[in-house]
Amino acid sequence: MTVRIGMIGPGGMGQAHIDRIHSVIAGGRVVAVSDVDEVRAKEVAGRIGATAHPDSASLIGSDDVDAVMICSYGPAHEVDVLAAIAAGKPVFCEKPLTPTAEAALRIMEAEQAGGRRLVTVGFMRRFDRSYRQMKALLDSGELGETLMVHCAHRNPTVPDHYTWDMAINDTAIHEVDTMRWLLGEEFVSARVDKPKKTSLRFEHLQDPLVLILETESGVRVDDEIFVNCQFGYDIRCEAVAEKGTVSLADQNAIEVRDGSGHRNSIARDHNDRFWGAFVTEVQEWISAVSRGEHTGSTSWDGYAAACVCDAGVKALTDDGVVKVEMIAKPAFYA
Ligand SMILES: NC(=O)c1ccc[n+]([C@@H]2O[C@H](COP(=O)([O-])OP(=O)(O)OC[C@H]3O[C@@H](n4cnc5c(N)ncnc54)[C@H](O)[C@@H]3O)[C@@H](O)[C@H]2O)c1
Ligand SMILES: O[C@H]1[C@H](O)[C@@H](O)[C@H](O)[C@@H](O)[C@H]1O
Repeated sequence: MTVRIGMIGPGGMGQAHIDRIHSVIAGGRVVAVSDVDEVRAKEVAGRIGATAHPDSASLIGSDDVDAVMICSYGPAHEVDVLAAIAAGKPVFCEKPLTPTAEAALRIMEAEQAGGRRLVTVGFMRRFDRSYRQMKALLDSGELGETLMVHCAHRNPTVPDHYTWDMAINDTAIHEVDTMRWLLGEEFVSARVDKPKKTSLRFEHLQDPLVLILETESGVRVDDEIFVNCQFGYDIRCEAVAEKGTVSLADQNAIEVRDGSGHRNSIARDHNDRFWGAFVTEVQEWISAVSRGEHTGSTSWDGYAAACVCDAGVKALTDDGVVKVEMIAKPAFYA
């Protein structure tokens, strides 16, 4: 069976997903697209031989669409995820599920009322080979208990529409989810350190910043967020355990030695750095949909990450340590 996918918001991320679905991923085809930018929807639809819908409601309700992918921007996700749940269709929603926990809670409630897990959140780092190897080693217990994790998330630059809170709920959310998964526990508090700001980008951003999180068992995670670092898409992670440390290695495939020296390349963006993770993530989702199963991060993961980000955003405006507020995990997501 070919899963017929409706794509909402085929911008940068959406078109990258379309390209991999149509080139290297098996079992799926994007047959419908919609976008608030109708010109873009028509252009993408024409290029891939899909139907352009005037709005997301028409796409989600179409009998030609088996499953929905949402790649619009964060604040627009909730309404379309709820519509997909109401239509009983599996939905892959790019991160963040929603920019606030309150909105994610509404999604969880609707999904539970429907009685079936339909929502997968696009937290692709869980599918990255190097993070998976790091998790396998930590889970083996060989290094003892994990005590601290040092992360860095650097982007060359961000667009004009990137708002101050996105440093937490759009960027740091990757580490929030990956660390919940890596450590297998929830965060209980957040704090933000605000170093000297870069002069090379927008005044309204606190850039860089360091988000400091603590888990239930006391593991301390620090996450440097520097979204205008100029030089590349640089993702770092080092876990410090009782008997050793494990870090992500440099991700480049080749090294060059010549008259100018010894060097390797630095990834430019998420597609470059996490290409393999995206392919595995979307392939597993399409395969699961065709079997009538759920895979990947759940609405609970989207909600839990949003709760931590809400605390992080509050810590960015009010100084000090902010408690993470979270409901108990419903049995539906156990
Ligand atoms: N996993 C990752 O590493 C990763 C990387 C980039 C983006 N993302 C996520 O993907 C999503 C899209 O990001 P992007 O970089 O592709 O942005 P983008 O601006 O390139 O594309 C967004 C598209 O959505 C459309 N859109 C906006 N509101 C809409 C609405 N209400 N209904 C339909 N279409 C709408 C826009 O017109 C645009 O075509 C965001 O949620 C972002 O956080 C994830
Ligand atoms: O939406 C993007 C995307 O999630 C990238 O992976 C991240 O590095 C950026 O900071 C964020 O703005």
